[in-house]
Amino acid sequence: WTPMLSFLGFGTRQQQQPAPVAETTARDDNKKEDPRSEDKRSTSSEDVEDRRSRSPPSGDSTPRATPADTKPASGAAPVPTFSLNSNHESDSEEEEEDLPPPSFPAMNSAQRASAAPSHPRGPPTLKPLPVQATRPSQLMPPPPRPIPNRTIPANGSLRPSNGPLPNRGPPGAGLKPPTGGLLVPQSIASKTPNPRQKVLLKPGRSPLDWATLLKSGSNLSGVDRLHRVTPSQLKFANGRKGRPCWSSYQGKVYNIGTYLEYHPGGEGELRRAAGKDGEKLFLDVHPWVNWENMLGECLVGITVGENDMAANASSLEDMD
Ligand code: HEM
Repeated sequence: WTPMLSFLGFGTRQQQQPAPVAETTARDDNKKEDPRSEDKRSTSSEDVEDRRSRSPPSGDSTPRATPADTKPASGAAPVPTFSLNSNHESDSEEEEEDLPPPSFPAMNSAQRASAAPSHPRGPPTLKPLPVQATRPSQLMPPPPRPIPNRTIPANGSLRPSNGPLPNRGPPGAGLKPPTGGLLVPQSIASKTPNPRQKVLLKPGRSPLDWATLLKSGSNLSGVDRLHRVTPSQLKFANGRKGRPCWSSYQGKVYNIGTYLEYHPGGEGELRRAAGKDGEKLFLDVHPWVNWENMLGECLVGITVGENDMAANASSLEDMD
């Protein structure tokens, strides 16, 4: 017993006396006296400290061992005995009955010890989670989209106001809003006041329609064979009074009468070249246009001098 009592801290007379705090537990004594077991008791010591901090100062639920002063008959060293305080035990049982059911984490767990243990033992109060807005109605509305610093012109058009529209003239040109609110062209084939002077062609007279007509195999020249055309003959075929409408370009004569309604620049513009050489007029307006491809099927013949009819006859036969 002596080594064991010495191990427990009761080896000296001073230690046999009641400690300044009468209810010092044997476990506390071990903590003070035996540093060898410090590592083993690291967790349990924390539990004791935690329990102390959570226990009310007046009552201690831990069963206490108090030494009983019993002397052996042989005069040997007194051997103290220990007995558990029954009051504490009963108090502990009553306290246990009053306690709420065990909660998670356990009361003596490391998780609870690491948490804030300031409140006494009792049901842990669960803090309500912050309410997160999950429904669209609870979400913060998105920031408003920046409004570009643009002003809409009075005519309501979003196109650039400076300069003409490509191939269409100024906004609203040639269009008159009727009482019904719809915009209709004033005149289908009338000119629009734009620098390019394109006109609105009649339905079925678009460039695509002309291309289709070129491939149709129809006789677009108006003649059954190629002719030598003198200047007088060309001048005569000016398209007026039911006459043919011819024009020459680089020595070749073309029947432009079939192309009049298809000309994007308007019938009137094309007629300016009727009955004469239209090369200069043509090149002044649209040198990028391929006359040969546009009017290839309208070829009438070649131009010859007034006195060269007989001399150029063979060349016309070569053309055929
Ligand atoms: C006889 C042969 C001619 C053919 C095959 C022809 C063909 C064309 C074509 C394809 C266009 C559209 C050009 C484009 O969209 O870029 C055009 C436009 C035009 N043509 Fe001709 N043309 C001819 C003669 C003439 C003549 C002799 C004049 C005037 C005297 C003329 C005046 C115009 C005008 C003013 C335009 C509108 C230009 C523009 O779009 O800005 N054309 N022509």
